[in-house]
Amino acid sequence: MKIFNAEQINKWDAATMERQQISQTKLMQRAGDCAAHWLLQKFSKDSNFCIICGKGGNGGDGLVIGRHLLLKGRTVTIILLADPATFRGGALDQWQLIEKDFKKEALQFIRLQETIRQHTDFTHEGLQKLLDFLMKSMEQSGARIIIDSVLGTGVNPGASTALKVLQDPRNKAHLVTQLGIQAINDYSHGERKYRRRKTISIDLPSGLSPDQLPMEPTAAAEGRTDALKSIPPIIVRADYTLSFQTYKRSFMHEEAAKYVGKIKILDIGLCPVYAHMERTRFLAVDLRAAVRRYQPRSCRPFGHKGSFGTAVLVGGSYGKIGAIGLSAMSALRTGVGKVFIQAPKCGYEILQTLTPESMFEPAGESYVAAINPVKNATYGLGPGMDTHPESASALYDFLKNVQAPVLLDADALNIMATDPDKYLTLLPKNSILTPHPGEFKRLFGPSDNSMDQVNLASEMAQKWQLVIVLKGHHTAICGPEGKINYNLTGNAGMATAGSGDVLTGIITSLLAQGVPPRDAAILGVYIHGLSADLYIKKASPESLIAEDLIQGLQKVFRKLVKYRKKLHLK
Ligand SMILES: NC(=O)C1=CN([C@@H]2O[C@H](COP(=O)(O)OP(=O)(O)OC[C@H]3O[C@@H](n4cnc5c(N)ncnc54)[C@H](OP(=O)(O)O)[C@@H]3O)[C@@H](O)[C@H]2O)[C@@H](O)CC1
Ligand SMILES: [K+]
Repeated sequence: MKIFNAEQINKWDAATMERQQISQTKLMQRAGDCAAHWLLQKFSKDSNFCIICGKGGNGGDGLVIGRHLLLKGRTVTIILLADPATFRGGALDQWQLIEKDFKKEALQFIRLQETIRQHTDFTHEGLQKLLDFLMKSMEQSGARIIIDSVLGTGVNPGASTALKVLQDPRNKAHLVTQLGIQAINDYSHGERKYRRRKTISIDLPSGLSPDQLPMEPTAAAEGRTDALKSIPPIIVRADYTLSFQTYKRSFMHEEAAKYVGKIKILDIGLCPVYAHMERTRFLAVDLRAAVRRYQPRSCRPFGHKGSFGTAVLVGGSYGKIGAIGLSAMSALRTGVGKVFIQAPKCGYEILQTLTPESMFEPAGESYVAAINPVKNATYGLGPGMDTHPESASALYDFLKNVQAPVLLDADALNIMATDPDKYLTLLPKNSILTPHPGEFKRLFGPSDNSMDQVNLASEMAQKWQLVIVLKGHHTAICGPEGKINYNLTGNAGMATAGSGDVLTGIITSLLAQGVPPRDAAILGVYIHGLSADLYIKKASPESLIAEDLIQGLQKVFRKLVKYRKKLHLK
């Protein structure tokens, strides 16, 4: 699934209107109706809604939602943060529609205009009164469900810091918008007794940029008045975000994800041709993307074990032998024909017992001291390897002669970090690195935030012509051509010892079976996470251990096969 920036989303909307010959009002109607439909299914009949609307397209969506819910007989209060006279495009049309259909007795409208007019000086006291008024209005609505329709993709994050010049009427309007956001957060999360209240953000949490991470509190606090007391930056903290058509890039990063809550993607029928034609570097790996990269074993019924590749897993050291065993077992469960383990002799009995299907080749006494060539094999190196100088020189000698892409993980990356350029220049094109953020930092240096780190990973992947798998909640797979694929599967249970070793085995196995390197990384990361997701459906994240991820692969492949059939893929 492609991820577009704010400008592209705008163009996508415009392309949809042009191709489908519909007005902005009609498209807004469709978006709002989809959101309302989700709300009606999610929340019980007696739920009481309060919708906070801004003056742009997002506010317009809120008005559509309000009208839809009212037509279904729900209790709705709508708070308008701006004068309807200033509404733009489809929002104005929606306002006129709702005003026509519902008289005062059916609908609670709260216009802030009068209250704002009384506080044109925008002093601290005035703003505080405005905030109190907003809170009181929300309390009076008695709503348990708060719909955040204040700001959408038209947000200009830079504007938040420009609030110093309060004489500018546009800044005053922004300040009111931000009070609205603060009121939503106070109402939903302020006190313990309010915990049952739920905030649903339409398209994205108001105040969050679709493309950038929230500013650091110190920078964002500049120019704020005392009344804006919540910890800057002021962004709605949603329980759910109903994002139209696709994900926003910021959702993939921890610094923004805390505002987003659970994400639901709503298909509002935006033009598929635009999505197909428009180029983007950013993509989300969903089930469809994974399945398209997967060739089931049943497609090659005449294959023998030689047809499905040979994986060589190199690693393990005294006290860390299990790591390479986990990689080997994962490689086998991912379908590779043959597995060799090259590990120190001290692990011989353990590994032969743990995985009798694998072949053992001694690579040293208590740590890896030599890496042997195996014909037509694909190498995955690093789990449990240790960074002993002899292991480092074994790795260096091996890389000097290797021709085909290899996978490097864990201690192989730590060895490389001692002299990155020396090792990076040796790597065959399209080799795969699988660092976690700490390993990445040791190898390529620090970054200010997680988005900058992914950007740096992409830069390095292009520079060195590699696939860099930067592990995280949404692991980013950065390809040599500049694409960044964010993975959507996985959960907190995966933060457990050995989880990375399993990923090494899975990707090496796919690579050995002939899956192209970038695809092997994308598919491997997806199924690794899916295995964890299937596990916690029946158990719990706390109890998940790396072995469960290997066991879970059985069900993972069944799911992929099933979905392939659904897509009619040959
Ligand atoms: N396009 C379509 O056809 C469809 C769009 N759809 C919906 O529209 C949304 C996009 O609509 P949009 O472009 O009107 O932007 P949106 O975020 O609602 O409002 C912008 C307003 O916010 C203000 N403002 C900006 N920055 C600010 C700040 N930092 N702090 C405070 N205020 C700030 C800015 O004020 P200005 O600076 O211009 O005075 C402007 O008035 C999209 O997310 C989706 O929900 C769907 O219905 C599908 C069809
Ligand atoms: K919103």
